[in-house]
Amino acid sequence: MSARRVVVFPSAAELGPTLAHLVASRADKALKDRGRFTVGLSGGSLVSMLSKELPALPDLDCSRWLAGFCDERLVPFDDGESTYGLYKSQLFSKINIPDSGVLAIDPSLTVHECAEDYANKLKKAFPNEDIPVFDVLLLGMGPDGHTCSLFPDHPLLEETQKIVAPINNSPKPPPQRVTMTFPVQVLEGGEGPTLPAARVVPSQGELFWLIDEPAAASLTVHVERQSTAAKL
Ligand SMILES: O=C(O)[C@H](O)[C@@H](O)[C@H](O)[C@H](O)COP(=O)(O)O
Repeated sequence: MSARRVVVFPSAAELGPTLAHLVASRADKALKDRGRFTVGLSGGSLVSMLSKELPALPDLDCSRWLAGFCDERLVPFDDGESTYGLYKSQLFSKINIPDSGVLAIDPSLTVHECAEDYANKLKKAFPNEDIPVFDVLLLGMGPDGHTCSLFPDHPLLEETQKIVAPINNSPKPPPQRVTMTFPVQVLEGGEGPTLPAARVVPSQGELFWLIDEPAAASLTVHVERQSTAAKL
């Protein structure tokens, strides 16, 4: 099982630069080791955080990056709810990632066809791997403990075969999405089943929880506190 570090920041303002440095340092290593860097992107507030912090890094070369989406809403790319659309306008336009380096869904398909099509795109991008192994997966956690589009008490939590699954009834709008499942990915919960975000346990590599003080307020597990941006 991977090592887990819980790092607490006063606010997102200090968390953002550390996240960007973390991504850039793992990208440097992947480019040296394997000639490409693969990253899974989530939506939500991560879009604005990465769009602010990554372009601010000096000498960031994304020309050999491959970005996939940990989940995506089944809406047209010009819809304000499209995670791809938001990243395209806010981040991809500011870094030198090639169009071929971004694995987007086909929003013209039905949600089931879209999930299957996206899984095939991932399999083609990660040849010889039954399950795509990204260098970095950037996952958010919603207020209900969901991550990707894996929501509490949803049957999708038990999916063990598909690497990408469709969801028609997302409690977080919009309702139709495709999502990476656990085979491709929370700290302390209350009673009852473990929340989806806490069920992300990488089989290899590192697991970082980067959180701000309000989110850490009731934690009793060991945490590291960073008052300013840090290099992890
Ligand atoms: O498409 C999405 O909605 C995201 O991929 C989702 O999984 C997000 O990471 C969480 O909802 C946290 O979102 P916030 O960071 O906005 O709380």
